[in-house]
Amino acid sequence: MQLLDIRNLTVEMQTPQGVVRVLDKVNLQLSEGEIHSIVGESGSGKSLLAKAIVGFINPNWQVTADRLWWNGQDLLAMTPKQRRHITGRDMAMIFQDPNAYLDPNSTVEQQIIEAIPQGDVRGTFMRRRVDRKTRVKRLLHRVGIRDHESIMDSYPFELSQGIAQKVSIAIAIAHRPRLLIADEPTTAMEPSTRLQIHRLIARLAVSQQMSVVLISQDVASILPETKRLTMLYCGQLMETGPANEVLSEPAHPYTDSMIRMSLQTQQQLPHKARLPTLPGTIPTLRHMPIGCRLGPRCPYAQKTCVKAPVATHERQRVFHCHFPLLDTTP
Ligand SMILES: Nc1ncnc2c1ncn2[C@@H]1O[C@H](COP(=O)(O)OP(=O)(O)OP(=O)(O)O)[C@@H](O)[C@H]1O
Repeated sequence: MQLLDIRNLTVEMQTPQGVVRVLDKVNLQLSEGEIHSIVGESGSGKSLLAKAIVGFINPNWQVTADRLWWNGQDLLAMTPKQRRHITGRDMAMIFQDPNAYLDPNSTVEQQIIEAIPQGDVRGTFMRRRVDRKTRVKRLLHRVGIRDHESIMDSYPFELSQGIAQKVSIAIAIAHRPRLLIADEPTTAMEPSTRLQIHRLIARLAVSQQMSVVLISQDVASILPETKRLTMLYCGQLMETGPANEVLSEPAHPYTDSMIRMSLQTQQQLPHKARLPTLPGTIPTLRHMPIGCRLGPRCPYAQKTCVKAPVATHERQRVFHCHFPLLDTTP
């Protein structure tokens, strides 16, 4: 059984210009302990997908799905209270800017203590106090912070970005979640810090037996341990499959262009050279193309692309494209 099983998830919001589908029939399957990366440019719906999983979608928006199951339970059939219970117990999220998430007025120790489930500490008042402190130290060690004494007494503004992200990870794993959603956790970090945070998340996934959904704008910033990769564009799923296959042999022109862009931006580009992006710009919510939303920017698009392509299944891969780059003839 899949830990998370999402089929045809659609999120619609009301705008002055009418209803807009910000997520359009998106699928996602996640097994226990698996690392799944979701990649797409800004506005592709990655954060909305994460919010739909944890149940933090604006109540005025319409969320529908053929299936939104967590560990075999239908999340959409639950009351808000039941949903909050599941999210609070089993899921955790970390974000791009840890300082926006951490409380500026509390020390690291106070914030981690708050995240430790009450039932984990028992005994007399003094016993509980000592036990909590020990658990805070243990959590800090688990996220690779050795200098726990000084960090515990620090306020978020006194921490470097990398340490602050490690603290937010310590808070996230304090209740031993089964799923960690990391929403662009290393954007704007130096390469060495980024590597440390990536290694930490991958290590915790194994040691805590925790599944990870990692969100990134760039295929170069996904974890090397990523098992499955999903490419989103303007709320539509372009392609999903085993990460090594998708990256070595992309089926969708969007994946192909994102890989090329990432490879070229890592190379030294000549002064004033144009970035190798897709032509055109990402459409606004008010002007979503019909059919395949990549159509106006896709070098392979033809008239047929105004109709949404059906899913093509190739072994463990699924892609939505009328003109895939993979040879699908039997
Ligand atoms: N609260 C909101 N009100 C109006 N539109 C929203 C809101 N939240 C998201 N959207 C729109 O929904 C679409 C998807 O947003 P989302 O934040 O999921 O994108 P994203 O892929 O995470 O982008 P980024 O990488 O820039 O964070 C965007 O067009 C965005 O403008």
